[in-house]
Amino acid sequence: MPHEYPSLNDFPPLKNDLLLRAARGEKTERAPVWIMRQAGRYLPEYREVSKSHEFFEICRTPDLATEITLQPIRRYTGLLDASIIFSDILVIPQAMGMEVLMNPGPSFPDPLNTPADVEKLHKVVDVEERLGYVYKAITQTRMALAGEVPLIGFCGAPWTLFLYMIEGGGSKTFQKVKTWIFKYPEESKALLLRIANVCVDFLVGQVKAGAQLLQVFDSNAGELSPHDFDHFSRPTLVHISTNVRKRLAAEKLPSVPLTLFAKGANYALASLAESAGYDTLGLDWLVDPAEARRLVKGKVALQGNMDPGVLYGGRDAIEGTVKRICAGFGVDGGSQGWIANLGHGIRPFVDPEDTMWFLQCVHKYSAQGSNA
Ligand SMILES: Cc1c2[nH]c(c1CCC(=O)O)Cc1[nH]c(c(CCC(=O)O)c1C)Cc1[nH]c(c(CCC(=O)O)c1C)Cc1[nH]c(c(C)c1CCC(=O)O)C2
Repeated sequence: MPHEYPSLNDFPPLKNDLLLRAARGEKTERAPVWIMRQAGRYLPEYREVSKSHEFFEICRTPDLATEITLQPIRRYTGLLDASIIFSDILVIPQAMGMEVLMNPGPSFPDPLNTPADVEKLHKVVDVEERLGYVYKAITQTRMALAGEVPLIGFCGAPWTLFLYMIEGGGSKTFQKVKTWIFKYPEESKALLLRIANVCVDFLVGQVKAGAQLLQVFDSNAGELSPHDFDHFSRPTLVHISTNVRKRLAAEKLPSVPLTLFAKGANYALASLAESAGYDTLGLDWLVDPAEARRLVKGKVALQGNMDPGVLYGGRDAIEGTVKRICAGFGVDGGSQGWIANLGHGIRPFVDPEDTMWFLQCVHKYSAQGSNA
């Protein structure tokens, strides 16, 4: 489904640019805040839509994806500083020719068992043809947002996608993917690069369609040792940032900020800040904010990092944690280069009122300073 791209001037002007300013490391009057998986199962209005539509059907139907992207923006009017397009990282393996089901976690009926199985993937991936529905949802959502907040586009990182394509779903031992990288390192690197090239096309297409910031999710980075991260993930992450920036410049598209969320790879924070080519690094909750700031030396902005589990602890726990995190990120009558978020996606069964309280606490404590 080829997509008709708008002229970027057709979009309504942006009224709230806190996210984009913080992502570039600038001072903001308070920290912008959004929540990974902010449109999801903790929201009754999302569960209502999922009763009559299967997960990937929603992803592939731009009207439904737009509607769900807007649900948290409507519910938390004036409290969220970003929207993120409703989709999934696993649309890339689908575009490469793999079947992916969601029941309720992801499962691949026919995963890549050995390097010979790579033959089953499409030789050439026409991303616009296969994922044009995401572009359409982005363009529509950008219009529907009317400039209230910026729209984030995203993709999965090659390592995390490779892991799913080989394991065929979640895993405890990662036996299959570890067999690949340690028994077939060259074939692994070749496939990782192939995935990275699809990521580049997909991210550039999302900017063309209207995405205003891009986030790469390397949710399984923590399964690799620092050494193996440097061999199997980092080069593909650098490939993506370098080539996306090149293509955006060559195609005269906006030079949107890039965020990398490499969950569990806090061992690599200093070197990622130094030379991975991202404007912002997302943090999980296993690293202390002050320590993260010390490691990145102001070279990148930071995003995160409240333990999503704190949302189960009620209002006092949330308020106390937000105050502490604001102090850790150096808030003092405003903040600099910090985007408040959780350290991973929000979980099911969180009370949406507690989520609202989290957003309100960030507004309050990141504006006035944590000693107030
Ligand atoms: C690893 C990963 C996936 N998908 C994603 C990641 C990276 C981020 C992370 O680490 O959490 C990214 C993702 N998935 C989804 C979004 C939408 C945008 C948002 O609101 O953040 C985003 C950005 C929707 C979704 N993706 C999924 C749901 C739940 C589907 C449902 O039951 O309706 C949603 C709202 C399903 C999904 N999709 C995936 C898993 C493992 C699962 C099942 C487990 C789970 O639900 O957490 C793969």
